Amino acid sequence: MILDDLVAATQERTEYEQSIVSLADLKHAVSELPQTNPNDVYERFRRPGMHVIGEIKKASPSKGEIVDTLDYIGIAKQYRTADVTAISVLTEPKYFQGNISYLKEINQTVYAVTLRKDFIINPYMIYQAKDAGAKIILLIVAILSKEELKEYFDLAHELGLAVLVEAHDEDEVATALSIGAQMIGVNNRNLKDFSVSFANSINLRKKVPEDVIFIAESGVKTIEDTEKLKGIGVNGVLIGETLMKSDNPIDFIKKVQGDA
Ligand SMILES: O=P(O)(O)OC[C@@H](O)[C@@H](O)c1c[nH]c2ccccc12
Repeated sequence: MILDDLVAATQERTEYEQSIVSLADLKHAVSELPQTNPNDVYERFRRPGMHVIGEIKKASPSKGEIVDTLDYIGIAKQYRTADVTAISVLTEPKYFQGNISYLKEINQTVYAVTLRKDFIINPYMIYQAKDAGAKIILLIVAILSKEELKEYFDLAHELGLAVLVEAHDEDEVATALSIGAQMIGVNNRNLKDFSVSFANSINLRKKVPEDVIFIAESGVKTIEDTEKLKGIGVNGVLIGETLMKSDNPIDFIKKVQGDA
């Protein structure tokens, strides 16, 4: 199964990375960074309207290569111009051709709230996210025990990072809520067969209290899609491929936000 491969590859990668920069050194670097407050991020997403998280990714396991070359700075600037609520940057190298250096460089060049999109399975990766300047991390319920999920969620908050907790079904939503998640992302893509169905968001929206931010992830192709999601009360959408392939991502984002 793809998720197992991703976790195994991530484990191997972070072991290697820790042999280059130790956790102690990384913690030290992070301790010198300015403090941030995760509530600032949550508040942004609680503002009325349809929020867009624009994603930057070169490839994915379901689609293969999405773009030939990844002008991540140029794309980040466009997303910024469109006033996205956050920019999601894939940092997983093997299957998504991402890199944590893209995240870091974007944060040094473009004033934006960024999310580290990866398969976070240890504290080291959370410190890395902070070090790279991210304000949000993704935690995927399906790849963590409940104890790990809680531990990493609390660590992120301690470091001033907000958390988008990804859940795929009712049980995972219940787990996310039980650890106190304030922002839940429901993936419309089934990670077993890659099929996309908005039914997942539609069904699960009802299971998430109004005051918990609800983000619909994956498979958004058209304004009709986002209107439909808006109709069921989602607070935001996370869009990758469609924006990466769009000739005019700014215009598309504006339309989703309802500003154009
Ligand atoms: O490109 P799409 O279909 O718009 O999907 C974006 C995003 O939801 C997807 O990349 C994603 C959702 N959850 C993830 C977890 C890990 C990596 C990637 C993802």
